[in-house]
Amino acid sequence: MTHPIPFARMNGLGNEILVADLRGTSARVAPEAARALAVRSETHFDQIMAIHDPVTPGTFAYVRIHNADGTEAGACGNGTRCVVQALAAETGRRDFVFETRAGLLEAFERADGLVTVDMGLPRFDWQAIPLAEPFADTRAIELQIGPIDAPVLHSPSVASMGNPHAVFWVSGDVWSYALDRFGPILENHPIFPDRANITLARVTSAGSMDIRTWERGAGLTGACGSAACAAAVSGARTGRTGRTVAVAVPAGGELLIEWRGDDHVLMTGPAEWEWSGTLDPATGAFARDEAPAEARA
Ligand SMILES: N[C@@H](CCC[C@H](N)C(=O)O)C(=O)O
Repeated sequence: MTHPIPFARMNGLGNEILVADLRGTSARVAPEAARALAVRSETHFDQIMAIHDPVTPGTFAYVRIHNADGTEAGACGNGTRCVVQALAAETGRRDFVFETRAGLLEAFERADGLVTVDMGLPRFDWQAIPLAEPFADTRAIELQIGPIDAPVLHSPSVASMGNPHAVFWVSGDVWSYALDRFGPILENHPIFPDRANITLARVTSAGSMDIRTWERGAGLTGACGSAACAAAVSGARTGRTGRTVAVAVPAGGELLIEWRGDDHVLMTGPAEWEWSGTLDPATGAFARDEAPAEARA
């Protein structure tokens, strides 16, 4: 291993996250390193949250978000909670401002250990998502999959949470759809020039919904925080829910999403450390630390 950097394997409600600490170096996680880590069962991940030295004064760190396929994303809600938990344990601080490709993010660890991330403002204009052609109303766009006269999924709400999302409303169980089959087709549909995260959402009350997400660049995941935000704001925008929604995710558990009056979307949920090690950001070669989990308790 040439330039080992510390990392932690964590999860945000089942969203598999590697938090890699590149502060003090000019190195970046190479796409081939990300892909190499993603294919190994021990280090399989949905996103790597790479913590870099801050760029903008007043921010704690610049965070790069790498998908399992080696591409970069502008937002990752579950991963941001993991970063907050790791940095709170290291520094004793509770409040952080991060910079990402999508802008500045504020986040804090609560006294009960849950982490709240201010995911910023949702965008609904077609250019911001982005869509390949104009849609005046993005609460339901013309897009469907399945037979033309009996589509399996149709008319998604679309939104950007710093990354592109399409939310298909379903009345049945979210598990009864072949998202593994439809997900990649919809992710790569020409209407989404930057591809998109694809979510099935079933509203269960004015304040709750179940979701299942096919993540751009990662596939089926146990949870997707930005998708939970996109689904909650789309639920409120289409009159299906109120502005505070408990979103149940596939791995189990819920994210609490609050779309505040000032338009900011707040996401609250847990983060969990699993184990730590070192990795080479150029190749993805890694080694696990010897320390037993109890040593960190
Ligand atoms: N898991 C994330 C979203 C990750 C980014 C996504 N795959 C993309 O490319 O936009 C979350 O918790 O928000």
